[in-house]
Amino acid sequence: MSIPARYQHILDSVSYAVVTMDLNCRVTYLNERAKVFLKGRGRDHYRVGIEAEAILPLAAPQARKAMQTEEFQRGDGRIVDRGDELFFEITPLMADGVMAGAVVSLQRPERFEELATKLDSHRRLVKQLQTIFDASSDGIWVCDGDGTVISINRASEQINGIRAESVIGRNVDTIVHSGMVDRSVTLEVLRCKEQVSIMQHIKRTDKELLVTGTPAFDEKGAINLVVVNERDVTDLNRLKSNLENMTRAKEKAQDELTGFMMLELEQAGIVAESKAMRKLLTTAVKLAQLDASGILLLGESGTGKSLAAKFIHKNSPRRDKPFLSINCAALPESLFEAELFGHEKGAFTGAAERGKIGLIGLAGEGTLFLDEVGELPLAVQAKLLKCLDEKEYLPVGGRTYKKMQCSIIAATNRDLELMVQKRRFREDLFYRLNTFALSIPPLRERVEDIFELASHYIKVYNEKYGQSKRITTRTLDIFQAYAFPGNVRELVNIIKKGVALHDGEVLDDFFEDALHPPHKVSSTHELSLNQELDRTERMVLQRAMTACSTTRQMARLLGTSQPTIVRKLKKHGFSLQ
Ligand SMILES: Nc1ncnc2c1ncn2[C@@H]1O[C@H](COP(=O)(O)OP(=O)(O)OP(=O)(O)O)[C@@H](O)[C@H]1O
Repeated sequence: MSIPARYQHILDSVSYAVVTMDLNCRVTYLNERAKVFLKGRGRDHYRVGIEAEAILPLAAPQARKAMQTEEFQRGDGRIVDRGDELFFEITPLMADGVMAGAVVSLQRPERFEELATKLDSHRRLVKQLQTIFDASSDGIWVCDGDGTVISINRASEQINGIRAESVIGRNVDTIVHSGMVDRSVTLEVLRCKEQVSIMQHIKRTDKELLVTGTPAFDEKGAINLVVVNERDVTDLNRLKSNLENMTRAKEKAQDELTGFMMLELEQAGIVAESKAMRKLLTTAVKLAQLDASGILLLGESGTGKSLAAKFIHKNSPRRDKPFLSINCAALPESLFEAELFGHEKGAFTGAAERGKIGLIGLAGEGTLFLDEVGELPLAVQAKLLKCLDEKEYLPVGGRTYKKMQCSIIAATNRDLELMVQKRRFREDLFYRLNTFALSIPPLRERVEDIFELASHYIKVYNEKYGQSKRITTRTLDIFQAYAFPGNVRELVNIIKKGVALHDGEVLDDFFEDALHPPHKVSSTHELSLNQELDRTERMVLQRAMTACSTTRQMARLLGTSQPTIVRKLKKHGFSLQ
């Protein structure tokens, strides 16, 4: 059987060598590639009509045998084998449904290997992609550019509670209409031609999904794929709401804690309405419960440092032990050491016969509050530091060291850091005392506290003096406008005076006069400079007396010495109660 010439050029163009034979195994055709192959292998005696075995010693006998089989005669058979250098494939040659011979196609093994390798890596890639597709814990849908589902992965089957077969080949539009999902991100992506994310509720599984659809475009810019990623956020939402519940529970606990603390504060007679004070006292309680050492209370005179120190002691594990307080500004330098550390009998002239236990010893396992610690003499600072470091001290004139067991809380209204810079306070002691600094704001910066303190102390002094005095909002306005240089102490003292001395039941006028004294200057009777100075001095002293209870406090408030204050009070005939 010959091959029509019009097909020969096709067969000559293929990369395979093709040799055909008739039923007697005689060569009927060789394409150009076959001739090149045979020539290259020294078999250039090829020609149509010769025995196929002469040029194809391995393939031809197999073809001869194969043509005897029923399979080949039906046109179904196929033999693939390998010669020395070539792979060959034998298939039946059919003409009008009848076997007319066989076709042997030959190929170099490298070419097969090349194809096989390509096929292999292609298979591996497909397998990898399939594994990734199925292993993803997110659901994945792939749709074509018309919205027809091409595939969905296992996670998506589970999340949606469906079988892949029920959706593959269907359009998402019909899936939405069937009620399987409430909306489709694919339709949105096809409409907007960009990535879209939506929240989806799956009725069947009662799941909340965060669904993102991403379009893929062909070279012409048309969408040819939509890849949809479904993330199950049901658990995430549950976690979120658990977290919110926990936060709410924590806030409630915090409120209860604050409530508990408010009770503590009430019992300690402490008013703390402002956020700043509540925060400060919460920290104070924490430090107290930890029995922390190195608490330094900072704040202007009269802000409540001593009160805070007592509060810390009362909340510490030392609450049942003594709380002792020493005002470092009140003691002469010569007596300070003995007062603090105690002395042995006859340690110095004037020392008690039997000796004396110092405050550190008296405080035992309790708390010693060093008020006005900035006034501590430098010599005593060195000894106190040693005592704090080594937890033992030597009483004045003593030979044996004693154990220090008490905790120290210090307070000051001075700028200790500045004092350190000016070498008036030891740097090492400053750091020793200042591990936890608690700064109490001045009263003028906490208006809420002013109102609360005012009503608290009016109640206290009404009870104490058997009165029923009261104030109106006018007083609150007066208080709010006033700077309270003496802080809470000034407020307490003025209320005490008002309740005790004012005649009327309403105290507004009293406070107005006390805090805004009239500045009357008679025009007919001009005052001399000295008279005017005296008048102002009296006014300043009166106001300081309201704020302070000792001449030392007044001296500090007015920035002068205590003897000057004593002299001036005497000059004006004033006395501090
Ligand atoms: N938050 C408060 N609640 C109730 N009373 C307070 C409060 N703060 C201070 N006080 C009262 O104000 C007065 C002065 O307080 P405290 O002696 O503690 O101040 P301080 O800062 O230690 O003063 P100083 O620096 O002059 O020693 C006291 O009578 C105290 O009870």
